[in-house]
Amino acid sequence: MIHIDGSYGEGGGQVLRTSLSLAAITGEAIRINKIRAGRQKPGLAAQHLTAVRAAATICNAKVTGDRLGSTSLEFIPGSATASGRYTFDVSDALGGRSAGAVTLVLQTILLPLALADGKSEVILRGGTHVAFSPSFTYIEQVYLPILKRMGVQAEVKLGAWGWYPQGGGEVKLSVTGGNTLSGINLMEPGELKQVRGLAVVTELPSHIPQRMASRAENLLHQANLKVNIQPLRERGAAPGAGIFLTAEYENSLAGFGALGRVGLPADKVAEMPCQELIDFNDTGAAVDGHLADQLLLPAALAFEGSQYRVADITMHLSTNAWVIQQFGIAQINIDELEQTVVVEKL
Ligand SMILES: Nc1ncnc2c1ncn2[C@@H]1O[C@H](COP(=O)(O)OP(=O)(O)OP(=O)(O)O)[C@@H](O)[C@H]1O
Repeated sequence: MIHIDGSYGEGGGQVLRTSLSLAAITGEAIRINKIRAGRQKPGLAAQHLTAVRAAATICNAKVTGDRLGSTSLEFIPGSATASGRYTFDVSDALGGRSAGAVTLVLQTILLPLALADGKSEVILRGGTHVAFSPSFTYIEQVYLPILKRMGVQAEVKLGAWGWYPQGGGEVKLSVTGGNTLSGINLMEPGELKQVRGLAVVTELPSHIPQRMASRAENLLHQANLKVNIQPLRERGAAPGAGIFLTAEYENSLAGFGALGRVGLPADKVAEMPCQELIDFNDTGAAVDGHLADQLLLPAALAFEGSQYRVADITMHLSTNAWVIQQFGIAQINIDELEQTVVVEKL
């Protein structure tokens, strides 16, 4: 049994999710203590408990400690990951509506399902565009296209937008299965070809996405970037707003987004991700701060080495590297000076 200290480094939900993915993939039993000890409200929240249940379902794991607020968990896989049709709803864990991020549940089961034989269709319900997690749009526009280059054959469709606090979003994930992962080289981004974007509202007036889109287009034009942002007004379970930008480089993709909230003018919502994108572009890195930690797991599972240059070395990145190394599957070198990550399968 592999023992994981959930308080290590960042001490957040990712320590748990990466451990679950690797337990499902390797068949290793795990015990995690001090789950999310680094957070104000430690233990399993709805999103984490849903990830535990999703991972347990796909590999028939025997689990103890799987309840809200639990700070320790034992997870013993009962079989290899089984492809199939699954539905996971973050609200089930809470016994009421939850906007827990379905994208994080998706990331927990994606690689086990991609490596398993056979097709999978998964419906995920909860929050699709919520703070402190990759948005659905980031998964669709940045994460999956990069993983596709590594051999992961998966697609996502948005069935409904789910914002904080109501949730109620829906994502359909289709995974081909039987994938073999190759390495990736993202040391140089190449030319920035264009910035694509989506300025979206649900159940709010159409001038809001228009204002977000035109403010972002102006700012990015001023920075001499080629930009195309689509304003979009959609139906939804609740009002919500956000802007999501994808920087499309010759050799890479990077994503930046912001969510609207009551009292925050549409122009202001647009400004933050534009500035983040411009700052990122100035670094010359190929991998944004979030993709940096999310790429580690697929890179560690690839039969070839990977290397990439990151905009910044976050605590999430170094913590995730530590978690993966507890399973003895890969050697990960993070060079703080060069801002590079090198991953080699062991
Ligand atoms: N704006 C964003 N775009 C893309 N990815 C993001 C964004 N914000 C956060 N992430 C990613 O979401 C993950 C969050 O991990 P973290 O350990 O903080 O988990 P968490 O489950 O949200 O838990 P916690 O409540 O413990 O913080 C990381 O992989 C991080 O890179």
